[in-house]
Amino acid sequence: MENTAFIALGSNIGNRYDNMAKAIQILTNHPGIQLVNKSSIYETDPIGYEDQDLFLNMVIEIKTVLNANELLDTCLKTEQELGRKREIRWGPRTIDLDILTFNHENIETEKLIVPHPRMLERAFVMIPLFEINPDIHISGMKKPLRACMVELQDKEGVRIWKQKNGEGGFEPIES
Ligand SMILES: Nc1ncnc2c1ncn2[C@@H]1O[C@H](COP(=O)(O)OP(=O)(O)OP(=O)(O)O)[C@@H](O)[C@H]1O
Ligand SMILES: Nc1nc2c(c(=O)[nH]1)N=C(CO)CN2
Repeated sequence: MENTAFIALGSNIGNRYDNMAKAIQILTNHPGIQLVNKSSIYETDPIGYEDQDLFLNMVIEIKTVLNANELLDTCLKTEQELGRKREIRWGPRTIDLDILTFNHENIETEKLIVPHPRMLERAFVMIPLFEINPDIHISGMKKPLRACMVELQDKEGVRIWKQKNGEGGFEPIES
Protein backbone atom coordinates (compact mmCIF):
# COMPACT_ATOMS: atom_id res chain seq x y z
CA MET A 1 0.00 0.00 0.00
CA GLU A 2 1.93 2.99 -1.27
CA ASN A 3 0.13 6.02 0.15
CA THR A 4 0.09 7.26 3.75
CA ALA A 5 -2.70 9.46 5.06
CA PHE A 6 -3.68 10.91 8.41
CA ILE A 7 -7.42 11.24 9.02
CA ALA A 8 -9.14 13.19 11.82
CA LEU A 9 -12.35 11.78 13.30
CA GLY A 10 -14.92 13.73 15.29
CA SER A 11 -18.36 12.94 16.73
CA ASN A 12 -20.79 14.72 19.05
CA ILE A 13 -24.15 13.02 18.37
CA GLY A 14 -25.39 9.68 19.75
CA ASN A 15 -22.89 7.12 21.00
CA ARG A 16 -19.79 9.05 20.04
CA TYR A 17 -17.38 6.20 20.77
CA ASP A 18 -19.39 3.71 18.69
CA ASN A 19 -19.60 6.17 15.82
CA MET A 20 -15.83 6.50 15.72
CA ALA A 21 -15.24 2.76 16.18
CA LYS A 22 -17.69 1.97 13.36
CA ALA A 23 -16.08 4.53 11.05
CA ILE A 24 -12.67 2.95 11.62
CA GLN A 25 -14.16 -0.48 11.01
CA ILE A 26 -15.83 0.55 7.74
CA LEU A 27 -12.67 2.27 6.50
CA THR A 28 -10.38 -0.62 7.37
CA ASN A 29 -12.78 -3.24 5.97
CA HIS A 30 -11.96 -1.66 2.62
CA PRO A 31 -9.44 -3.98 0.94
CA GLY A 32 -7.38 -0.97 -0.18
CA ILE A 33 -6.98 0.55 3.31
CA GLN A 34 -4.82 -0.63 6.21
CA LEU A 35 -4.83 0.91 9.71
CA VAL A 36 -1.30 1.77 10.87
CA ASN A 37 -1.81 3.77 14.06
CA LYS A 38 -4.43 5.53 16.12
CA SER A 39 -4.31 8.18 18.81
CA SER A 40 -5.97 8.22 22.18
CA ILE A 41 -9.51 9.57 22.19
CA TYR A 42 -9.94 13.14 23.41
CA GLU A 43 -13.05 14.91 24.66
CA THR A 44 -13.08 18.44 23.32
CA ASP A 45 -15.07 21.66 23.68
CA PRO A 46 -16.86 22.61 20.46
CA ILE A 47 -15.05 25.15 18.30
CA GLY A 48 -16.62 27.38 15.65
CA TYR A 49 -20.26 26.83 16.54
CA GLU A 50 -20.24 26.65 20.32
CA ASP A 51 -23.88 25.87 21.20
CA GLN A 52 -23.54 22.09 20.82
CA ASP A 53 -22.40 19.06 22.82
CA LEU A 54 -18.80 18.09 23.56
CA PHE A 55 -16.97 16.17 20.83
CA LEU A 56 -14.85 13.08 20.89
CA ASN A 57 -11.88 13.49 18.55
CA MET A 58 -9.01 11.30 17.47
CA VAL A 59 -6.58 10.84 14.55
CA ILE A 60 -5.68 7.68 12.67
CA GLU A 61 -2.84 6.89 10.28
CA ILE A 62 -3.60 4.63 7.33
CA LYS A 63 -1.82 3.15 4.37
CA THR A 64 -3.83 2.88 1.18
CA VAL A 65 -3.73 2.04 -2.51
CA LEU A 66 -6.47 4.60 -3.10
CA ASN A 67 -5.59 7.98 -4.51
CA ALA A 68 -6.61 11.09 -2.55
CA ASN A 69 -9.90 11.54 -4.41
CA GLU A 70 -10.88 7.93 -3.95
CA LEU A 71 -10.02 8.18 -0.25
CA LEU A 72 -12.21 11.29 0.08
CA ASP A 73 -15.12 9.47 -1.61
CA THR A 74 -14.64 6.55 0.77
CA CYS A 75 -14.67 8.93 3.76
CA LEU A 76 -17.82 10.71 2.52
CA LYS A 77 -19.54 7.36 1.92
CA THR A 78 -18.59 6.20 5.41
CA GLU A 79 -20.05 9.42 6.90
CA GLN A 80 -23.27 8.76 5.00
CA GLU A 81 -23.45 5.14 6.11
CA LEU A 82 -23.28 6.34 9.70
CA GLY A 83 -26.17 8.74 9.12
CA ARG A 84 -24.28 12.00 8.81
CA LYS A 85 -26.51 14.91 7.82
CA ARG A 86 -25.07 18.25 6.74
CA GLU A 87 -27.04 21.01 8.46
CA ILE A 88 -25.22 23.73 10.40
CA ARG A 89 -21.68 24.63 9.30
CA TRP A 90 -19.35 23.41 12.05
CA GLY A 91 -22.50 22.09 13.79
CA PRO A 92 -23.31 18.74 15.44
CA ARG A 93 -22.41 15.53 13.57
CA THR A 94 -22.58 11.77 14.09
CA ILE A 95 -19.21 11.45 12.39
CA ASP A 96 -16.82 13.76 10.60
CA LEU A 97 -13.84 12.42 8.66
CA ASP A 98 -11.26 14.96 7.49
CA ILE A 99 -8.21 14.03 5.45
CA LEU A 100 -5.37 15.92 7.13
CA THR A 101 -2.44 14.86 4.94
CA PHE A 102 -1.88 12.57 1.96
CA ASN A 103 1.80 11.63 1.59
CA HIS A 104 3.47 15.04 1.35
CA GLU A 105 1.14 16.21 -1.38
CA ASN A 106 -0.44 19.62 -1.76
CA ILE A 107 -3.86 19.19 -3.34
CA GLU A 108 -6.30 21.94 -4.16
CA THR A 109 -9.38 20.92 -6.12
CA GLU A 110 -13.01 21.91 -5.75
CA LYS A 111 -13.69 18.81 -3.66
CA LEU A 112 -10.47 18.39 -1.72
CA ILE A 113 -7.84 20.56 -0.07
CA VAL A 114 -4.83 18.83 1.53
CA PRO A 115 -3.24 19.52 3.94
CA HIS A 116 -6.60 20.30 5.54
CA PRO A 117 -6.79 24.12 5.52
CA ARG A 118 -7.91 24.56 9.13
CA MET A 119 -5.91 21.81 10.82
CA LEU A 120 -3.03 23.89 12.17
CA GLU A 121 -5.24 26.09 14.31
CA ARG A 122 -7.31 23.18 15.72
CA ALA A 123 -5.97 21.80 18.99
CA PHE A 124 -8.56 18.97 18.73
CA VAL A 125 -6.73 17.83 15.57
CA MET A 126 -3.11 18.73 16.31
CA ILE A 127 -2.89 17.24 19.81
CA PRO A 128 -3.94 13.70 18.70
CA LEU A 129 -1.86 14.03 15.52
CA PHE A 130 1.22 15.04 17.52
CA GLU A 131 0.62 12.06 19.84
CA ILE A 132 1.02 9.57 16.98
CA ASN A 133 3.54 11.45 14.83
CA PRO A 134 5.46 14.23 16.59
CA ASP A 135 7.82 14.53 13.61
CA ILE A 136 5.23 14.98 10.89
CA HIS A 137 5.92 17.83 8.50
CA ILE A 138 2.93 19.72 7.23
CA SER A 139 3.43 22.08 4.33
CA GLY A 140 2.40 25.61 5.23
CA MET A 141 3.66 25.24 8.77
CA LYS A 142 5.91 28.19 9.50
CA LYS A 143 7.45 26.76 12.66
CA PRO A 144 8.52 23.26 13.65
CA LEU A 145 5.56 21.21 14.88
CA ARG A 146 7.00 21.04 18.40
CA ALA A 147 6.89 24.87 18.59
CA CYS A 148 3.27 24.95 17.35
CA MET A 149 2.40 22.37 19.99
CA VAL A 150 3.62 24.54 22.87
CA GLU A 151 0.97 27.11 21.92
CA LEU A 152 -1.74 24.55 21.22
CA GLN A 153 -1.18 22.61 24.42
CA ASP A 154 -1.76 25.81 26.42
CA LYS A 155 -5.26 25.95 24.97
CA GLU A 156 -7.99 24.58 27.16
CA GLY A 157 -10.75 22.32 25.93
CA VAL A 158 -8.90 19.14 24.87
CA ARG A 159 -8.82 16.38 27.49
CA ILE A 160 -7.84 12.71 27.23
CA TRP A 161 -11.08 10.67 27.34
CA LYS A 162 -9.69 7.20 26.61
CA GLN A 163 -6.00 6.55 26.66
CA LYS A 164 -4.66 4.48 23.82
CA ASN A 165 -3.81 1.05 25.17
CA GLY A 166 -1.18 -0.45 22.97
CA GLU A 167 -2.09 -2.94 20.31
CA GLY A 168 -5.50 -3.91 21.63
CA GLY A 169 -7.47 -0.79 20.84
CA PHE A 170 -10.18 0.57 23.08
CA GLU A 171 -12.89 -0.88 25.29
CA PRO A 172 -16.33 0.69 24.87
CA ILE A 173 -17.09 2.75 27.98
CA GLU A 174 -19.95 4.92 26.82
CA SER A 175 -23.51 3.61 26.77
N1 LIG B 1 -9.08 17.58 3.43
C1 LIG B 1 -10.41 17.37 3.36
N2 LIG B 1 -10.98 16.37 4.05
C2 LIG B 1 -12.32 16.16 3.99
N3 LIG B 1 -13.18 16.91 3.25
C3 LIG B 1 -12.65 17.93 2.53
C4 LIG B 1 -11.26 18.20 2.55
N4 LIG B 1 -11.01 19.25 1.74
C5 LIG B 1 -12.19 19.62 1.24
N5 LIG B 1 -13.18 18.84 1.70
C6 LIG B 1 -14.60 19.00 1.31
O1 LIG B 1 -15.29 19.56 2.41
C7 LIG B 1 -16.65 19.21 2.21
C8 LIG B 1 -17.47 19.54 3.45
O2 LIG B 1 -16.93 18.86 4.54
P1 LIG B 1 -17.63 18.95 5.94
O3 LIG B 1 -19.10 19.18 5.81
O4 LIG B 1 -17.19 17.73 6.70
O5 LIG B 1 -16.96 20.28 6.55
P2 LIG B 1 -16.90 20.59 8.06
O6 LIG B 1 -16.30 19.39 8.73
O7 LIG B 1 -18.23 21.06 8.53
O8 LIG B 1 -15.89 21.79 8.18
P3 LIG B 1 -14.33 21.73 8.18
O9 LIG B 1 -13.93 21.49 6.75
O10 LIG B 1 -13.93 23.07 8.70
O11 LIG B 1 -13.88 20.60 9.08
C9 LIG B 1 -16.59 17.76 1.79
O12 LIG B 1 -17.70 17.40 1.02
C10 LIG B 1 -15.31 17.71 0.96
O13 LIG B 1 -15.57 17.72 -0.44
N1 LIG C 1 -14.15 20.28 19.40
C1 LIG C 1 -14.50 20.19 18.12
N2 LIG C 1 -15.07 21.25 17.52
C2 LIG C 1 -15.41 21.17 16.21
C3 LIG C 1 -15.20 19.97 15.47
C4 LIG C 1 -14.62 18.88 16.15
O1 LIG C 1 -14.39 17.79 15.54
N3 LIG C 1 -14.27 19.03 17.46
N4 LIG C 1 -15.52 19.92 14.16
C5 LIG C 1 -16.01 20.98 13.55
C6 LIG C 1 -16.29 20.93 12.11
O2 LIG C 1 -15.34 20.28 11.39
C7 LIG C 1 -16.32 22.22 14.24
N5 LIG C 1 -15.96 22.23 15.61
